[in-house]
Amino acid sequence: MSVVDKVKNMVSGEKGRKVAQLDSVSQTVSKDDRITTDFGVKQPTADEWLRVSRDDKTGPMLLEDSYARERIHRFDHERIPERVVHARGAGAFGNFRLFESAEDVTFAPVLTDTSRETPVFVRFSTVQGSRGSADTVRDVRGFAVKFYTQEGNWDIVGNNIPVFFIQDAIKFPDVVHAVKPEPHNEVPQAQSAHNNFWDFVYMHEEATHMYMWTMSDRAIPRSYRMMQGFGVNTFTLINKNGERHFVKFHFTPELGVHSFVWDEALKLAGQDPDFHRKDLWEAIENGAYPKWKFGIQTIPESKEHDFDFDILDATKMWPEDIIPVRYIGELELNRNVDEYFPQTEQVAFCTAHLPPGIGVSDDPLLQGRSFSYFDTQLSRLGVNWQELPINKPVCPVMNFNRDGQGRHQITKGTVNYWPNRFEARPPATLQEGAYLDPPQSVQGIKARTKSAKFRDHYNQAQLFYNSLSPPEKSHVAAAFAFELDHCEDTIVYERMSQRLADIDLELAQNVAEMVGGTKPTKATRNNHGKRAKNLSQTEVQPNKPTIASRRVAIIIADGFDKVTYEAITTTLKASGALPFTIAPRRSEIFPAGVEKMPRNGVQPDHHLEGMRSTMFDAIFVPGGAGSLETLRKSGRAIHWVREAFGHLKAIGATGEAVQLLSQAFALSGVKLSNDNKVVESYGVVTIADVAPDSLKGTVTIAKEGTGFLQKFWYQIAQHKNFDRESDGLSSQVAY
Ligand code: HEM
Repeated sequence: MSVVDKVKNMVSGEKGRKVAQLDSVSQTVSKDDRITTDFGVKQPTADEWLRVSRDDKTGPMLLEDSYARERIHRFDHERIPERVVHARGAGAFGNFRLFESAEDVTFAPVLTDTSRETPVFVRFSTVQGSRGSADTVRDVRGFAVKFYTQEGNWDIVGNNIPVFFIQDAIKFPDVVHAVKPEPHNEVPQAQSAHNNFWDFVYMHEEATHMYMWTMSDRAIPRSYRMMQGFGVNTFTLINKNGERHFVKFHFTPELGVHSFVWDEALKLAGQDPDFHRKDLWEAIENGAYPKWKFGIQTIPESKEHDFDFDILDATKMWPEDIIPVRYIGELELNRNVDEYFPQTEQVAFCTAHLPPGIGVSDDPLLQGRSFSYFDTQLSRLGVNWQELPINKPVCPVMNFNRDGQGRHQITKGTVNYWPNRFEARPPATLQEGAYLDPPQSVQGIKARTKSAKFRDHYNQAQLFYNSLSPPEKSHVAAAFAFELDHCEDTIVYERMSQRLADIDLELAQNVAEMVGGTKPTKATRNNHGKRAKNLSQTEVQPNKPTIASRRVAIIIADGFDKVTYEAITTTLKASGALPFTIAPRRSEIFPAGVEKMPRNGVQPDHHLEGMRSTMFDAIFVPGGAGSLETLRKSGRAIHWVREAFGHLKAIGATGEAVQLLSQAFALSGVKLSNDNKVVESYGVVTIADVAPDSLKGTVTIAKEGTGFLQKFWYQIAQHKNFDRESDGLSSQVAY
């Protein structure tokens, strides 16, 4: 799309239309405004309730003060029920662009018209916790996308994990009750690490595949921007010849999939419970707009039964080796919300919101969901929630639905029914864009049962586990060990230890040993040994390594080496990363060789106590004898370095600062530079003698890079150095 077309689209296209619609109900607070009642009457004070009083006595307040009563009354009713699940979330606006038409499988213009830019609103969420819980807990993440298409709203209400705990919507209350805080004491918050959850999933075998995913690194994402989105359920697409395909929707992040290590996630939950929310906000404010490729996996209707799993079963994914993802579009988030409550909180998604050309399938989980969302939104938002600006389509809404609490729309005329003598608002024809339910023959017996393939719960659980990299497998074992350690009931951890032998014997033995269960001696089910593509997140990585939007802490103290500091800061910014200067105090820090006079130094962004290493992706320490002297005597500074090492982050140091690293983790296995050669060892990049040209030149991020910057940037782009963990180095450091 040309720049001119882009501008036109901003103003009058679909994208501009949603912005204009929201702007028409927005206001900006200004000092020219004067405070009024809800009914527009200006008020002389917002501080004093009308009362009977004298200078020497404060008397009773008067009920007559309707303005004061209005203020308290409005405040008393500010809260609405939080979502029963996915209560904690963060949202942003953006747009969806199609680069390849999918007209062979659908006639939905949002998936066929490559000239369109469709405005979207996306809400990411955790599932278990309440609205005020922490972002970084072990949990599934919601990934809900509302496309405001010209043919009506389309919602993909997905997750960052492609499968689910249950096959049939009737079980949803049970799985949610089991995972939420226990009913007697409302403990624990936002965690599956308790008796009830593990008791339930043991008894309910269809959850097996899903809990293997939630025990993996997928459930502790580094950022909403670095996770995949999956529609999970099976939908259908219909083309203009009336042919149907089954479809799964995918969003794949441009930055690749990255996660925390568990200790980091645990600490962040206390140190910065809003970490993900802030990360999304900060990236968008800095112009580092998060992007995802949008893809579809399709299966023609005639091939529905060609697979060894049921393609309508939400506890199964469609292996990409046999059903490749076809990437046809791109989702970008580029605008933060103006106000959280009317936008992120009041947005209401529903799996039944589908434009013509896209349909549901007989997936028994999907069919239940399509009832549940409408229903729950009635108690959360009231009957006219579809009129709230964030939920309103950009195309006209014309029907005979009327009245109800909070109705905004005023429809003129005498007619509120169809058919009517004026032939007003008749149903649309297909040519006019009516929704198409293609005729399908349905047969069977009426019974509470599903097809036989729904009864297999282990093949894909093994497939997932087999496909993980060795570090990912060890994280799964550690996650089970943590979770089951929190279950006090012997029967719960004992049974779960045995159940894992149905998936992998070694995993079961390791977990049993850690949690005090009986160590199984033989596998209770044969492992088929198969693996599949892109289940390990190490395979879902960008084509070219990047450090864009990575937070890098640069630690300095008085007497630091300014030349190196400036070279690193400037080059990080040029590469799209976000450098933050951290020092023992937030007032000015002076480099070596300058007088300690105001404005001779640099103003740090934070001090060492205010932020922790957990909030950054990498750390760098420039040299300077004075700086080293201070930092090496600071337990907190040493802890920063140790913790970054323990959390497998890239660490860079130059000049005297190399000595700080050897003091912090004193490990013979990690090689450090002691001359003018750049040394990279386990993601630690050092150079002891910095020459004027050591930190110059353009940085191409590649494994074979030789200079300090090239090597350090490459390590940051890797996100974590897992060799440090597998070779037993990180576990030797106290952090
Ligand atoms: C494939 C499995 C499922 C996925 C991927 C999924 C995804 C989501 C997401 C992303 C949200 C948050 C929407 C938002 O940001 O506002 C959500 C909320 C919710 N989900 Fe699901 N869900 C699944 C299964 C179910 C089932 C089976 C039910 C019930 C039968 C259900 C009921 C709900 C309810 C009641 C909410 C709260 C909605 C609101 O208050 O607006 N979900 N789900």
